[in-house]
Amino acid sequence: MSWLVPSLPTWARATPASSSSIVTSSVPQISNENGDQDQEEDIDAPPPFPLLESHQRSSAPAAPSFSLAPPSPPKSKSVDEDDEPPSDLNIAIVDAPLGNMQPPPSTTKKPNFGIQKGGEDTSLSINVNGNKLEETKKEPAKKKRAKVALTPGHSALDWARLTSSGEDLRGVQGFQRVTLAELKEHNTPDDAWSAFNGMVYNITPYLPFHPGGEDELMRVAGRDGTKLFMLTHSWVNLDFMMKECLVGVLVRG
Ligand code: HEM
Repeated sequence: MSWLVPSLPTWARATPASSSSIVTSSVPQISNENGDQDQEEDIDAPPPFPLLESHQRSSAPAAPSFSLAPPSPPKSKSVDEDDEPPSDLNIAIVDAPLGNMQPPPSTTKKPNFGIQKGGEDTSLSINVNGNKLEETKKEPAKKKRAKVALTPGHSALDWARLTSSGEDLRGVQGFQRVTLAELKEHNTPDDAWSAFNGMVYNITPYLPFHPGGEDELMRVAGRDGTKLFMLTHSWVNLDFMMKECLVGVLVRG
């Protein structure tokens, strides 16, 4: 069914300007170039995970569409027709509403107007009635995951080995009652504590193992990290992963 797409006259095709306007949707910007500024505004602003610019989030305006009439059935050639210049356009562009127009004659195979086979991010799709051809722009999936490359020997499995090795990962004797003021003092990579769900953990040993990176984890050093943790990955079983790093309980005072 190549008679439909490639032979559209230039005036009937969307111009590059108009097609780009399709995708220039106003996706709300959650973060700006300068991450520090965001941090100042909200220290619990989660990292860009999940994707900010997913296709679902974009609220692109409806793409301009134009209608195509069904191809005219093959006619028996007359002498006059032989003299006509060959038309490379076997379709009729219809301005008027389709109204009661019949659907196109059935084809043995359903036409597939998707001209995208990887690479290109534009595709054509046909609506249910088969009367309207719409150009849609698919935004390429932008992956903005903040997973970092961990140094060798710091995989999840390595962390599991370390926590079951019996090595002291708490750095304190006994179960502590930790005040907010005390928690605040432990805010350096060598001595970092953080509170999650009312429990205080020594996060220093976990820093090089954290899939999100040391910097992200250090954002909650010396303070309550529950909100940021839950916003980022509530599915992570912190209690289990960090049980050997448990320092004590967070208390008021
Ligand atoms: C002790 C507390 C934490 C533990 C045990 C922990 C653990 C983990 C684990 C297991 C993953 C991998 C998750 C997955 O692949 O599905 C992960 C990823 C990540 N974590 Fe944490 N995390 C902690 C705290 C934080 C905090 C406070 C932040 C702050 C922003 C953070 C940011 C991230 C990020 C950005 C990723 C990468 C997500 C991705 O793209 O896959 N984590 N963390």
